[in-house]
Amino acid sequence: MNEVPWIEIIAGLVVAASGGGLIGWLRARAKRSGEARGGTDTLEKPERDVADVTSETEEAGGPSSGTVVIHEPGAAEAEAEPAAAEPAAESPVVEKPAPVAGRLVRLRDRLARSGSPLGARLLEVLSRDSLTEDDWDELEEELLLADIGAGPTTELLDSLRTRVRVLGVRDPSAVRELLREELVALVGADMDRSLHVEPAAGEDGARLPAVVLVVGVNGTGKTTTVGKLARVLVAEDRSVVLGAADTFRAAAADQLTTWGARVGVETVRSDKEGADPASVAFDAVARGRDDKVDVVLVDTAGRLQNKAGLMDELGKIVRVTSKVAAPSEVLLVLDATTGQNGLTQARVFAEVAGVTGIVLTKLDGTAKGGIVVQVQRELGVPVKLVGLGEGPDDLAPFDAADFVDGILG
Ligand SMILES: Nc1nc2c(ncn2[C@@H]2O[C@H](COP(=O)(O)OP(=O)(O)OP(=O)(O)O)[C@@H](O)[C@H]2O)c(=O)[nH]1
Repeated sequence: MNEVPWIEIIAGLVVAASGGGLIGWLRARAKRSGEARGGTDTLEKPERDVADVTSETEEAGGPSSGTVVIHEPGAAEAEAEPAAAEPAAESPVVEKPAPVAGRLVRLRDRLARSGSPLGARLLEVLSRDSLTEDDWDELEEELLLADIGAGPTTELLDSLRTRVRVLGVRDPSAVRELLREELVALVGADMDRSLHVEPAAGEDGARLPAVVLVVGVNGTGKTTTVGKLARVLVAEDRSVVLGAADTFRAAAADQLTTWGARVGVETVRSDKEGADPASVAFDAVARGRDDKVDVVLVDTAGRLQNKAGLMDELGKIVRVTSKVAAPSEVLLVLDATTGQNGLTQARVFAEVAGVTGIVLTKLDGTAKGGIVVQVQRELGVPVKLVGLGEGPDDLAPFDAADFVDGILG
């Protein structure tokens, strides 16, 4: 046991007497001493019933509840890779994420690998000598097969037809340019796709972190996206805390901890499987506030059987975290390879969670880039990020013109 300096005991008693509370002082001291030792910062809270914990958190808006373990990067790495673990004394190697600008350029290569890109097929038809009705039908079919959706397909073809006729364009490069302009307009060149991740000032003037909730059906790539997004933010010199509120799948918290550890980012998680997600989310946001970080990214579970359950869980996460800082972004993760099916599920999430942006994952696994257009139309929110592969830096900010250049090849 450490020796307690007398001066600190006297100071502690003074704090206790002045209303700070002895327990608070002891906790603060224990925390400081843990930090000084450089050990894992584990906040053990008394085990209580999850329902008690949550209602208390909600009512009080005060200190967090449940057993929440904060995994500091070094500890997480040692856990994730026991066989390859370095001697404990060595500090973990923190990776430097790749720069964010220009990542979407990789799309062209990725799409080329997943089949003939939409743009190439369209251009093949458009470069025929004289365009017959059959050719226009073929274009329509290609666009529909690419998941652009019926309405946008008709719009694009009507406009393109008129311009080709009026301008009398036959030169393939001029036709390509017209098609490019039409596609960029359809994808939405002037939508606000910026991520709102600026810290804000609370009512008392205190600095509050931006809170980003990541929601969506399981298996779409939520946890991976949170990990990749943490790297994007770190690459932009922002400080980040992760919240593992997907308490349904135990491995999700481990997965997230490993992602965070690789770039020196802490993960707040529960050591109880099936713990209350709202409680973990609250703790993560409170930790972000206390540590004055810029952004708290919260991973959530998607395995909910019905709309009422989903509404309850996500609604509660939003309510509870808002007691510290309201989410500035709710990102819906969608798997681009699931097409229409994914959209049906996405609509439910969009209805219940107040989605502010879409992350379209696995765009590298489909030649159907048209889903971007349909998703935005159906849900009325912009695609802000796209997943281009399983690599740690395969997440790119979305840009309409770069995207169209990618699919036109
Ligand atoms: N090719 C490709 N694979 C991806 C992309 N994003 C995620 N994945 C893969 O998709 C799989 C599922 O990802 P997770 O992040 O575990 O999905 P989740 O939505 O968190 O799943 P649950 O935790 O079960 O809800 C993993 O194998 C990821 O590597 C992407 O952009 N491209």
